Amino acid sequence: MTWFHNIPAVFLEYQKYVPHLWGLGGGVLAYYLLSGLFSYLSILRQVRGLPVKHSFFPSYEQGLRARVPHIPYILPIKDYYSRPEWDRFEKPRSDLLAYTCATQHRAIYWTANPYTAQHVFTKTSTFAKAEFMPRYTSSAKFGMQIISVADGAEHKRHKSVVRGCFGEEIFKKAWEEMDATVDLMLEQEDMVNGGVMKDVGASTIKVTYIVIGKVGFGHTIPWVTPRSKSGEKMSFVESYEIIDRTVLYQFMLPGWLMRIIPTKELRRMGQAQREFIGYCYEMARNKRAELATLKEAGEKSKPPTDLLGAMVHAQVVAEEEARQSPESSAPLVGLKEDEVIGNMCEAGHETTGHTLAFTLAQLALHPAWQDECYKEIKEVCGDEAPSYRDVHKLALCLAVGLEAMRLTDIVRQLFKVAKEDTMLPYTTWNEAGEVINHEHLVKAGSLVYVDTPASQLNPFHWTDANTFNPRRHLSGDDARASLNNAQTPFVAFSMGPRQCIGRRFAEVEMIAFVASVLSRYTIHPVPAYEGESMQSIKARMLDSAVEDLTMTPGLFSVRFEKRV
Ligand code: HEM
Repeated sequence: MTWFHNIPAVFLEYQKYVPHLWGLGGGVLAYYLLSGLFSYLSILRQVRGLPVKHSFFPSYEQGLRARVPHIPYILPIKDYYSRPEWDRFEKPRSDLLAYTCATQHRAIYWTANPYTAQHVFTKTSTFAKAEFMPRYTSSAKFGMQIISVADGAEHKRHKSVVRGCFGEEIFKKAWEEMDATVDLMLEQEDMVNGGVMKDVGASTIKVTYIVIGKVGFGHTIPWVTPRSKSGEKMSFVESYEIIDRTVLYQFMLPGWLMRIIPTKELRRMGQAQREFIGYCYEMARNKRAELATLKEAGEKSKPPTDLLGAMVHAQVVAEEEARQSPESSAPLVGLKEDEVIGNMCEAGHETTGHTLAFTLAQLALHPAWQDECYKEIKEVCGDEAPSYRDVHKLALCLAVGLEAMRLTDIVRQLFKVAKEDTMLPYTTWNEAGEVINHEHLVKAGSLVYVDTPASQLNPFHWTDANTFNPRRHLSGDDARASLNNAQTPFVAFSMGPRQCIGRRFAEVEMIAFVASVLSRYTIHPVPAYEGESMQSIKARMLDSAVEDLTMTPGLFSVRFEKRV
């Protein structure tokens, strides 16, 4: 007699429990539905008084919302996303909107007021990072890293190391690499004596990718990536290039799925992920061994000029300190090996690459600002080529990049969660444009979403908000000081303790790029056909941008003309 001969008897034995199981299941379902209903009714009460949009599923993560269709009330994508971004706030005449979502047990608020944004970013006793959002959980896939950790001790631990990596040596190196990479770009795209940059977005992302390859990992990345054959090991450069190109899939798909789904592209993505992580560990261990050898020989190590080296160095120092005072009860400082790798994978270049593309577009559309920048470059550098020694003086070269970012925001959405009940300031206005200030009670646990592009186009806080005017970012001669005095809180890099830690790095890259290009060339739009209007050219250059993980330029060209 085998076990399955007993099945009918066992089945009959348990059949008497089936009605109880149905009852239990029904009870759990009823409880779930009723608690969901009560929670939803409570959220409806919380958002009373504000313009409200309703949906069934959440779909406000930008990588996702650009890819799914608009289904009213179920997935109302157009309610979450509009271009121009200020439109969604303009129509209901309020810079605070509320969203309810049947599958989220919390109220969701979207602000486009730069001062409210500043309040939310900086009042850390009341608002915390919403680290449970998919963007943060998925980007910790390669190892926990600074952008994904919760506020508090863990963030401080990551920040103490990562911040230490961004020193003068690194900024100088970033400038030099950017300068060299602009030359490489001109050569590879056959533009040394002037010419057309056919796909601006593709070229500028390659530029920042090459710079971070060198400054981040110490690797020289060629303009054209060498390809391995199927079955061969990939080079670091190839694995990094594939990770970079497919980053959204890399974050979203589990590694095992990439291995078992038999499409060539997915398998290559999976292979790239495994080999890239392997290379990172190998490089980190080599750096560590290098430091140990120097220590044994009694030699002092030079300050590292790449981010990976700087992070490993910080890790070794922290371990040394822990060894010297093992009884110390201080929380762990320094980073673990997998965290070093995670943080390296976060080293941003896509954001800066896209910013450079939008900067070139704006410069091509506004030749007068090119002249102003050229004047500044001449005044600061004379007949010498711009170099890192000029970085603090080329304020306008930076301001054109920031203004391009203000008009086409790159990161686009930042979430905070309310830790306690609090009042959120907002404004409404009437048809005549008269503004009324209000406050709305936001309950603990609510999600507050700062709509950075709309905040930067808010016409009540930015004069002539849609006009390209770099000077609004300046109030003195020193670029760094003047930026803190911008007309209105500039939120593109976030603010407060979780603001972009790579901001200065990105700014140095922007200044070096703009100065290197404009000191030698003028930039011009390229019409798609004879007689194309400036309005149509502008739409192709700027309005064709699409939301992906970050705001990504559409296909457009610019012409470089060599200055004589
Ligand atoms: C134009 C270029 C850039 C823009 C617009 C930008 C924007 C931002 C924003 C808005 C945040 C806050 C994210 C959040 O709270 O969810 C952020 C954080 C961060 N950025 Fe950037 N970023 C840029 C370039 C860079 C670069 C070049 C690096 C590194 C090399 C970098 C590294 C980081 C890191 C590590 C954080 C996390 C900081 C923390 O949580 O303490 N960023 N960035």
